[in-house]
Amino acid sequence: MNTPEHNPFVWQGRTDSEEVGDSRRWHHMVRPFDAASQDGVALIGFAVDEGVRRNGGRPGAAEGPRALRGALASLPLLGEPALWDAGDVDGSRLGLEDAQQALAGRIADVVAQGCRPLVLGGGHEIAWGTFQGIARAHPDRQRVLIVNLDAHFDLRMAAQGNSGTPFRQIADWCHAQGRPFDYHVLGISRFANTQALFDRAAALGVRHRLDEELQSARQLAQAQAALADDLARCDGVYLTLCLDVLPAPWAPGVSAPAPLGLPLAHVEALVDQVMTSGRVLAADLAELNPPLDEGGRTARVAARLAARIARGFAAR
Ligand SMILES: N=CN[C@@H](CCC(=O)O)C(=O)O
Ligand SMILES: [Mn+2]
Ligand SMILES: [Mn+2]
Repeated sequence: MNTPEHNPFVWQGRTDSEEVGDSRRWHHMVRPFDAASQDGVALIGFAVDEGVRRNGGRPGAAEGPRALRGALASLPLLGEPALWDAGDVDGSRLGLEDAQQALAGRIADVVAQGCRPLVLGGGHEIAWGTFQGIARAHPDRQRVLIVNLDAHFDLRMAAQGNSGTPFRQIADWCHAQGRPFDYHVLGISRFANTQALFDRAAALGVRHRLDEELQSARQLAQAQAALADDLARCDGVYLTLCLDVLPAPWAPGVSAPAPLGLPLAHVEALVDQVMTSGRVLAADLAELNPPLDEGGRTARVAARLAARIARGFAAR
Protein backbone atom coordinates (compact mmCIF):
# COMPACT_ATOMS: atom_id res chain seq x y z
CA MET A 1 0.00 0.00 0.00
CA ASN A 2 1.02 3.65 -0.26
CA THR A 3 3.01 4.76 2.73
CA PRO A 4 0.78 7.08 4.76
CA GLU A 5 2.13 10.59 5.13
CA HIS A 6 3.09 11.64 8.60
CA ASN A 7 -0.04 12.29 10.61
CA PRO A 8 0.72 14.12 13.85
CA PHE A 9 -2.86 14.01 15.11
CA VAL A 10 -3.33 12.34 18.48
CA TRP A 11 -6.85 11.11 19.12
CA GLN A 12 -7.64 12.37 22.59
CA GLY A 13 -10.57 14.04 24.31
CA ARG A 14 -12.91 13.91 27.24
CA THR A 15 -13.17 10.67 29.24
CA ASP A 16 -16.13 10.30 31.64
CA SER A 17 -14.57 7.73 33.95
CA GLU A 18 -17.22 8.35 36.65
CA GLU A 19 -20.06 7.29 34.29
CA VAL A 20 -21.88 3.99 34.35
CA GLY A 21 -22.82 2.53 30.96
CA ASP A 22 -21.19 3.22 27.62
CA SER A 23 -19.51 6.64 27.75
CA ARG A 24 -17.06 6.00 24.92
CA ARG A 25 -16.26 8.67 22.39
CA TRP A 26 -14.57 8.65 18.99
CA HIS A 27 -11.09 9.07 20.45
CA HIS A 28 -11.56 5.80 22.36
CA MET A 29 -12.40 3.96 19.15
CA VAL A 30 -10.17 5.33 16.38
CA ARG A 31 -7.08 3.23 15.61
CA PRO A 32 -4.27 3.80 13.12
CA PHE A 33 -4.95 2.14 9.78
CA ASP A 34 -2.39 -0.57 9.07
CA ALA A 35 -2.00 -3.82 7.16
CA ALA A 36 -4.22 -5.65 9.66
CA SER A 37 -7.14 -3.19 9.44
CA GLN A 38 -10.31 -4.78 8.06
CA ASP A 39 -13.82 -3.43 7.46
CA GLY A 40 -15.24 -0.31 9.04
CA VAL A 41 -14.54 3.29 8.02
CA ALA A 42 -11.10 4.62 7.12
CA LEU A 43 -10.58 8.36 7.62
CA ILE A 44 -8.19 9.97 5.15
CA GLY A 45 -7.15 13.61 5.50
CA PHE A 46 -6.63 15.72 2.37
CA ALA A 47 -4.57 18.59 3.75
CA VAL A 48 -4.61 20.67 0.59
CA ASP A 49 -5.82 24.14 -0.31
CA GLU A 50 -3.86 24.78 -3.47
CA GLY A 51 -7.07 24.28 -5.44
CA VAL A 52 -8.81 27.04 -3.48
CA ARG A 53 -5.80 29.28 -3.99
CA ARG A 54 -5.76 28.64 -7.74
CA ASN A 55 -9.49 29.37 -7.81
CA GLY A 56 -9.03 32.80 -6.24
CA GLY A 57 -10.56 31.72 -2.94
CA ARG A 58 -9.45 32.17 0.67
CA PRO A 59 -6.80 29.59 1.63
CA GLY A 60 -6.95 27.68 4.91
CA ALA A 61 -8.61 24.39 3.98
CA ALA A 62 -5.30 22.55 4.34
CA GLU A 63 -5.90 22.82 8.10
CA GLY A 64 -9.33 21.22 7.73
CA PRO A 65 -8.46 17.58 8.44
CA ARG A 66 -6.79 18.40 11.73
CA ALA A 67 -9.70 20.59 12.92
CA LEU A 68 -12.23 17.99 11.85
CA ARG A 69 -10.44 15.18 13.66
CA GLY A 70 -10.36 17.48 16.71
CA ALA A 71 -14.13 18.01 16.54
CA LEU A 72 -14.77 14.30 15.98
CA ALA A 73 -12.57 13.16 18.86
CA SER A 74 -15.07 13.95 21.63
CA LEU A 75 -18.28 12.91 19.86
CA PRO A 76 -20.04 10.05 21.63
CA LEU A 77 -20.13 6.72 19.83
CA LEU A 78 -23.51 6.13 18.20
CA GLY A 79 -23.14 2.76 16.56
CA GLU A 80 -20.22 3.52 14.29
CA PRO A 81 -18.33 0.58 12.80
CA ALA A 82 -14.57 0.17 13.35
CA LEU A 83 -12.87 3.55 12.82
CA TRP A 84 -9.40 3.75 11.27
CA ASP A 85 -7.21 6.80 10.73
CA ALA A 86 -5.28 6.36 7.48
CA GLY A 87 -3.38 9.63 7.89
CA ASP A 88 -3.13 12.70 5.71
CA VAL A 89 -2.24 13.36 2.14
CA ASP A 90 0.04 16.36 2.73
CA GLY A 91 -0.38 19.06 0.10
CA SER A 92 2.55 21.06 1.44
CA ARG A 93 4.89 18.29 0.26
CA LEU A 94 3.05 17.23 -2.88
CA GLY A 95 1.80 19.39 -5.72
CA LEU A 96 -1.98 19.51 -6.20
CA GLU A 97 -2.11 16.92 -8.95
CA ASP A 98 0.21 14.56 -7.04
CA ALA A 99 -1.89 15.03 -3.92
CA GLN A 100 -5.01 14.04 -5.87
CA GLN A 101 -3.21 10.95 -7.19
CA ALA A 102 -1.99 10.07 -3.70
CA LEU A 103 -5.54 10.36 -2.41
CA ALA A 104 -6.79 8.07 -5.16
CA GLY A 105 -4.11 5.52 -4.24
CA ARG A 106 -4.94 5.72 -0.54
CA ILE A 107 -8.63 5.15 -1.30
CA ALA A 108 -7.81 2.08 -3.39
CA ASP A 109 -5.63 0.78 -0.53
CA VAL A 110 -8.28 1.08 2.17
CA VAL A 111 -10.99 -0.36 -0.09
CA ALA A 112 -8.71 -3.34 -0.79
CA GLN A 113 -8.88 -4.06 2.95
CA GLY A 114 -12.67 -3.86 3.02
CA CYS A 115 -12.83 -0.34 4.51
CA ARG A 116 -15.12 2.50 3.45
CA PRO A 117 -13.22 5.72 2.73
CA LEU A 118 -14.37 8.93 4.44
CA VAL A 119 -12.12 11.75 3.25
CA LEU A 120 -11.70 14.94 5.26
CA GLY A 121 -10.79 18.02 3.20
CA GLY A 122 -9.27 20.11 1.98
CA GLY A 123 -10.74 22.21 -0.82
CA HIS A 124 -13.25 20.75 -3.27
CA GLU A 125 -10.39 19.74 -5.55
CA ILE A 126 -10.63 16.71 -3.24
CA ALA A 127 -13.42 15.46 -5.53
CA TRP A 128 -11.15 14.71 -8.49
CA GLY A 129 -8.95 12.63 -6.16
CA THR A 130 -11.82 10.82 -4.47
CA PHE A 131 -13.52 10.00 -7.76
CA GLN A 132 -10.29 8.62 -9.25
CA GLY A 133 -9.90 6.51 -6.11
CA ILE A 134 -13.39 5.08 -6.61
CA ALA A 135 -12.62 4.37 -10.27
CA ARG A 136 -9.43 2.52 -9.29
CA ALA A 137 -11.03 0.61 -6.46
CA HIS A 138 -14.22 -0.31 -8.35
CA PRO A 139 -13.36 -0.48 -12.08
CA ASP A 140 -16.46 -2.58 -12.73
CA ARG A 141 -18.88 0.13 -11.52
CA GLN A 142 -19.68 2.01 -14.70
CA ARG A 143 -22.45 4.29 -13.50
CA VAL A 144 -21.20 5.96 -10.34
CA LEU A 145 -23.74 8.55 -9.20
CA ILE A 146 -22.13 11.68 -7.75
CA VAL A 147 -24.34 13.32 -5.13
CA ASN A 148 -22.93 16.75 -4.30
CA LEU A 149 -24.43 19.01 -1.64
CA ASP A 150 -23.01 22.37 -2.66
CA ALA A 151 -23.83 25.99 -3.44
CA HIS A 152 -21.59 25.65 -6.52
CA PHE A 153 -21.51 23.45 -9.63
CA ASP A 154 -17.67 23.27 -9.65
CA LEU A 155 -17.81 22.69 -13.42
CA ARG A 156 -15.31 25.41 -14.36
CA MET A 157 -13.15 25.23 -17.48
CA ALA A 158 -9.79 26.45 -16.06
CA ALA A 159 -6.78 24.94 -17.84
CA GLN A 160 -5.27 23.85 -14.52
CA GLY A 161 -7.45 21.94 -12.07
CA ASN A 162 -8.66 23.87 -9.05
CA SER A 163 -11.39 23.73 -6.41
CA GLY A 164 -13.93 24.93 -8.99
CA THR A 165 -13.18 22.34 -11.72
CA PRO A 166 -13.44 18.82 -10.26
CA PHE A 167 -16.80 17.77 -11.69
CA ARG A 168 -15.89 19.07 -15.15
CA GLN A 169 -12.67 17.03 -14.89
CA ILE A 170 -14.74 13.98 -13.95
CA ALA A 171 -17.13 14.68 -16.85
CA ASP A 172 -14.19 14.83 -19.29
CA TRP A 173 -12.81 11.57 -17.91
CA CYS A 174 -16.17 9.81 -18.08
CA HIS A 175 -16.68 10.90 -21.68
CA ALA A 176 -13.16 9.76 -22.62
CA GLN A 177 -13.93 6.38 -21.00
CA GLY A 178 -17.33 6.06 -22.62
CA ARG A 179 -19.00 6.04 -19.21
CA PRO A 180 -22.06 8.02 -18.12
CA PHE A 181 -21.41 11.23 -16.21
CA ASP A 182 -24.06 10.98 -13.50
CA TYR A 183 -24.05 14.15 -11.41
CA HIS A 184 -26.82 15.33 -9.06
CA VAL A 185 -26.13 18.52 -7.07
CA LEU A 186 -28.36 19.99 -4.39
CA GLY A 187 -28.17 23.49 -2.91
CA ILE A 188 -27.02 25.47 -5.93
CA SER A 189 -27.16 29.23 -5.46
CA ARG A 190 -28.36 31.33 -8.40
CA PHE A 191 -26.20 34.09 -7.01
CA ALA A 192 -22.94 32.11 -6.87
CA ASN A 193 -22.83 30.53 -10.34
CA THR A 194 -22.68 32.31 -13.69
CA GLN A 195 -25.05 31.57 -16.57
CA ALA A 196 -22.10 29.83 -18.28
CA LEU A 197 -22.04 27.28 -15.46
CA PHE A 198 -25.82 26.72 -15.59
CA ASP A 199 -25.49 26.22 -19.37
CA ARG A 200 -22.59 23.75 -18.94
CA ALA A 201 -24.56 21.85 -16.31
CA ALA A 202 -27.51 21.59 -18.72
CA ALA A 203 -25.27 20.48 -21.58
CA LEU A 204 -23.74 17.76 -19.38
CA GLY A 205 -27.14 16.47 -18.22
CA VAL A 206 -26.55 17.51 -14.61
CA ARG A 207 -29.58 17.34 -12.29
CA HIS A 208 -29.56 20.29 -9.90
CA ARG A 209 -31.82 21.77 -7.26
CA LEU A 210 -31.48 25.34 -6.05
CA ASP A 211 -31.04 26.36 -2.42
CA GLU A 212 -34.30 28.35 -2.68
CA GLU A 213 -36.07 25.14 -3.78
CA LEU A 214 -34.93 23.30 -0.66
CA GLN A 215 -36.24 25.43 2.20
CA SER A 216 -39.55 23.80 3.13
CA ALA A 217 -40.43 20.23 4.14
CA ARG A 218 -42.52 19.85 0.96
CA GLN A 219 -39.60 20.96 -1.20
CA LEU A 220 -37.30 18.56 0.61
CA ALA A 221 -39.70 15.69 -0.07
CA GLN A 222 -39.77 16.58 -3.80
CA ALA A 223 -35.96 16.68 -3.90
CA GLN A 224 -35.76 13.34 -2.13
CA ALA A 225 -38.14 11.73 -4.58
CA ALA A 226 -35.94 12.83 -7.51
CA LEU A 227 -32.82 11.69 -5.70
CA ALA A 228 -34.39 8.31 -4.97
CA ASP A 229 -34.83 7.72 -8.72
CA ASP A 230 -31.13 8.41 -9.34
CA LEU A 231 -30.05 6.25 -6.41
CA ALA A 232 -32.13 3.35 -7.69
CA ARG A 233 -30.49 3.17 -11.11
CA CYS A 234 -26.77 3.61 -10.32
CA ASP A 235 -23.96 1.08 -9.74
CA GLY A 236 -22.56 2.97 -6.76
CA VAL A 237 -22.55 6.41 -5.18
CA TYR A 238 -19.92 9.02 -4.45
CA LEU A 239 -21.27 11.37 -1.75
CA THR A 240 -19.48 14.72 -1.52
CA LEU A 241 -20.41 17.53 0.86
CA CYS A 242 -19.21 21.07 0.27
CA LEU A 243 -19.72 22.77 3.61
CA ASP A 244 -20.67 26.04 1.90
CA VAL A 245 -24.04 24.41 1.17
CA LEU A 246 -24.96 25.41 4.74
CA PRO A 247 -26.01 28.94 5.73
CA ALA A 248 -23.09 31.18 6.73
CA PRO A 249 -24.13 31.31 10.43
CA TRP A 250 -23.84 27.51 10.56
CA ALA A 251 -20.75 27.34 8.38
CA PRO A 252 -18.70 30.54 8.48
CA GLY A 253 -15.46 28.59 8.12
CA VAL A 254 -15.44 28.13 4.35
CA SER A 255 -13.90 30.08 1.50
CA ALA A 256 -17.25 31.21 0.10
CA PRO A 257 -19.97 31.34 2.83
CA ALA A 258 -23.60 31.03 1.69
CA PRO A 259 -26.13 33.74 2.58
CA LEU A 260 -29.10 31.36 2.22
CA GLY A 261 -27.85 27.78 2.18
CA LEU A 262 -29.81 24.67 3.12
CA PRO A 263 -31.13 24.09 6.64
CA LEU A 264 -28.86 21.68 8.48
CA ALA A 265 -31.80 19.34 9.10
CA HIS A 266 -32.37 19.10 5.33
CA VAL A 267 -28.69 18.41 4.69
CA GLU A 268 -28.84 15.65 7.28
CA ALA A 269 -31.99 14.16 5.78
CA LEU A 270 -30.34 14.06 2.36
CA VAL A 271 -27.16 12.50 3.78
CA ASP A 272 -29.21 9.87 5.58
CA GLN A 273 -31.17 9.11 2.42
CA VAL A 274 -28.00 8.62 0.40
CA MET A 275 -26.35 6.47 3.08
CA THR A 276 -29.49 4.36 3.46
CA SER A 277 -29.23 3.40 -0.19
CA GLY A 278 -26.38 1.11 0.86
CA ARG A 279 -24.57 2.03 -2.37
CA VAL A 280 -22.06 4.63 -1.16
CA LEU A 281 -18.53 3.67 -2.21
CA ALA A 282 -16.76 6.68 -0.70
CA ALA A 283 -17.65 10.04 0.84
CA ASP A 284 -15.85 13.27 1.52
CA LEU A 285 -16.34 16.63 3.24
CA ALA A 286 -14.79 19.66 1.54
CA GLU A 287 -13.92 23.28 2.20
CA LEU A 288 -13.57 23.36 6.00
CA ASN A 289 -11.37 26.41 6.58
CA PRO A 290 -10.35 26.58 10.27
CA PRO A 291 -8.70 30.05 10.19
CA LEU A 292 -12.09 31.48 9.13
CA ASP A 293 -14.16 29.30 11.46
CA GLU A 294 -15.56 31.53 14.20
CA GLY A 295 -15.96 29.50 17.37
CA GLY A 296 -15.25 26.26 15.56
CA ARG A 297 -18.87 26.21 14.37
CA THR A 298 -18.20 24.76 10.95
CA ALA A 299 -15.94 22.04 12.34
CA ARG A 300 -18.73 20.98 14.72
CA VAL A 301 -21.26 20.80 11.91
CA ALA A 302 -18.76 18.91 9.75
CA ALA A 303 -18.10 16.44 12.58
CA ARG A 304 -21.83 15.83 12.98
CA LEU A 305 -22.14 15.11 9.27
CA ALA A 306 -19.03 12.90 9.25
CA ALA A 307 -20.42 10.90 12.17
CA ARG A 308 -23.74 10.44 10.33
CA ILE A 309 -21.88 9.17 7.30
CA ALA A 310 -19.78 6.78 9.41
CA ARG A 311 -22.90 5.43 11.09
CA GLY A 312 -24.56 5.13 7.68
CA PHE A 313 -21.67 2.96 6.48
CA ALA A 314 -22.23 0.70 9.52
CA ALA A 315 -25.87 0.16 8.61
CA ARG A 316 -25.07 -1.34 5.23
N1 LIG B 1 -15.14 24.95 -4.55
C1 LIG B 1 -15.59 26.10 -4.66
N2 LIG B 1 -15.96 26.60 -5.82
C2 LIG B 1 -16.57 27.86 -5.96
C3 LIG B 1 -15.86 28.94 -5.21
C4 LIG B 1 -16.53 30.25 -5.36
C5 LIG B 1 -15.82 31.41 -4.71
O1 LIG B 1 -14.73 31.24 -4.11
O2 LIG B 1 -16.38 32.51 -4.78
C6 LIG B 1 -16.62 28.15 -7.43
O3 LIG B 1 -15.61 27.91 -8.11
O4 LIG B 1 -17.62 28.60 -7.92
MN1 LIG C 1 -19.21 25.14 -2.73
MN1 LIG D 1 -17.76 22.76 -4.11
